Amino acid sequence: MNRQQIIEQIRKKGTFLCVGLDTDIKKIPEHLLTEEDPMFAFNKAIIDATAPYCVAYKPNTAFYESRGTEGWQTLERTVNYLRTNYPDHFIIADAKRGDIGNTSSLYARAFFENMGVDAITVAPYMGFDSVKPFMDYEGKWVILLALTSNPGSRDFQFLTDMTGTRLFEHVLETAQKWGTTENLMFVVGATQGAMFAEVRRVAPRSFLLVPGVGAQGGSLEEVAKWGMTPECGLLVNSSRGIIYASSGTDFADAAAAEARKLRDHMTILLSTYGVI
Ligand SMILES: O=C(O)c1cc(=O)[nH]c(=O)n1[C@@H]1O[C@H](COP(=O)(O)O)[C@@H](O)[C@H]1O
Repeated sequence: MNRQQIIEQIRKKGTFLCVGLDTDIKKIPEHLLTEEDPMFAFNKAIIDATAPYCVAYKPNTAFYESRGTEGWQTLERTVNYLRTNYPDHFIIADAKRGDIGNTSSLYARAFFENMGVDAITVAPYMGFDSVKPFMDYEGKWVILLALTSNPGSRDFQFLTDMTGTRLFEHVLETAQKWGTTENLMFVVGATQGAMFAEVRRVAPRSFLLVPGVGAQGGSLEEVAKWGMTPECGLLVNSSRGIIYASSGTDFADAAAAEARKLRDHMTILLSTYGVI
């Protein structure tokens, strides 16, 4: 999916929501445990219920990898289900990869050729040759960690050099020389609030993947105020806040209600800031 297609979907549906498929076997409703693949049954129901309210899905691979072969198959099944039934939704593998060049190129093959996702999250700290192999795939996206949502983001990402430039600003600035706004996005946590203004100073047009609303307490209002561009430029993720809205048999309806609530808020923000 290219940049223009993402923007078109956002405008058409009035939403920039990404639903996080952080599917934890210990948290899914009990009645699904008798299914042949309970995690897939859960994902399928969540996807069918939330698809009208979002433009993207982000399975976090840890939840699947922790289940061994079975989990990896569930992940592949989920991506295939999305590809076949919801071809207009953007699929992000949240895998946070990155290694020396020849290793990164195999990670890229695993996720882009074999699994067929649109994008993968990548850690920037090993530099150009660790990121570049992911950018060699036409039509695919790298989503580079810039300013993360967690408390530990303060440990390194805010360190300054002699000119006062912070590490996350270096990441934003340097990585834009490696890729373009057509194949490179950045992760900026919703919990970073007004820091979005600083991010936009360095990366005015880049799409940002924004996790941290919902369970981590980030404010959608603040993110839009400081981070939204005339083309939106945001994909805001919520995982637990949507998929675990209920642990009963009504889990899919409850997830749909949470996603709809976010969509309604997003439509207002898109209109307030002149995107639609
Ligand atoms: O790359 C990410 O998606 C990510 C980066 C970040 O800074 N913070 C962050 O929470 N995430 C991911 O976004 C999701 C957030 O989930 P919830 O807090 O349940 O909405 C998880 O899959 C995290 O791994």
